[in-house]
Amino acid sequence: MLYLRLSRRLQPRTQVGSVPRQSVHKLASLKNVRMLPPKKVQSLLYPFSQMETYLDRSVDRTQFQHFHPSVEDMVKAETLFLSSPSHKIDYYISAERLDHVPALKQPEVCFIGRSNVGKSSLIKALFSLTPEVEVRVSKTPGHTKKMNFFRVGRAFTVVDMPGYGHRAPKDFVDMVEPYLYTRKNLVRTFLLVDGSVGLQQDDLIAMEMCEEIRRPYVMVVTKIDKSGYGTLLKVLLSLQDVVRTNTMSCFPQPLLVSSLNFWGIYLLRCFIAHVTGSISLTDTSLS
Ligand SMILES: Nc1nc2c(ncn2[C@@H]2O[C@H](COP(=O)(O)OP(=O)(O)OP(=O)(O)O)[C@@H](O)[C@H]2O)c(=O)[nH]1
Ligand SMILES: [Mg+2]
Repeated sequence: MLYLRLSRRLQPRTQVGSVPRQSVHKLASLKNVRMLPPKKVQSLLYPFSQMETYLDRSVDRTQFQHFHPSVEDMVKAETLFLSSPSHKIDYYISAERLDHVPALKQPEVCFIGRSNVGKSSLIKALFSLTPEVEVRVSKTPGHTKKMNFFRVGRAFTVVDMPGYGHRAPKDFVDMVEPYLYTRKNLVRTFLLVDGSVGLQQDDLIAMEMCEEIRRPYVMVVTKIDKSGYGTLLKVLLSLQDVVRTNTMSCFPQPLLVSSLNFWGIYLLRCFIAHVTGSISLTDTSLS
């Protein structure tokens, strides 16, 4: 039983994080984050660290920390998400079919997940240093209806996908599956799961599909600001179990994020910069 692995010290109602809304934009940049008290910096940069103390000693922490870059590496990665005349970040194209999208040389990463899980919001948070890049989010599930491509200079491309499940566009299967199977420059798929509800049947089907495709993918737990530590740890541990027992192509460490208050955004930027070969990490043992 998963509960048994949680420490008695766990306070189920403790919120993972609350940052006043008006100060959120300031958190887009590590420059401002580094001014905050060290404990806060630690949890913004490495969200798992704040939950670690609530885990029973018997739980192996290393599986949650495979990718644990230095702050300097995160600073390096951040510069890629800043638009400049020589490194332009912009919306490129929307497409309903893969054959409508030009082949691109630069590596690509894409974001998939159930409708409303927070795909577009996460991309918006990643690009928050370049607010002129418009990424549309909505409370209504099924909002993103096409594959939306964003170019990050000549470094890489980010693709926001329509969601599956409730109110998903009818042709999700015709649109997204062929992309995942055949897109040559796709280096990583990020499969998002809502941290406040955990893995759903549709997510398990999506994981099965990713396994069948046999391309590397990474689980991302979204909206971690919405639940207490108890719910979140339960979600995280059961996700870990599925990843460990049922997957071959999935990265063993789920990444935790909140697009609302920026938890984990810097780590994800660094992960993307790393997997697209856009930066070299100082610690090369990280993979
Ligand atoms: N509390 C909280 N809400 C979030 C977060 N991320 C997204 N949301 C909210 O979730 C809703 C859906 O967000 P979207 O980013 O549009 O979701 P999506 O996965 O792109 O949805 P589709 O395009 O319909 O597939 C919006 O109301 C967002 O404000 C988060 O980190 N925390
Ligand atoms: Mg969307």
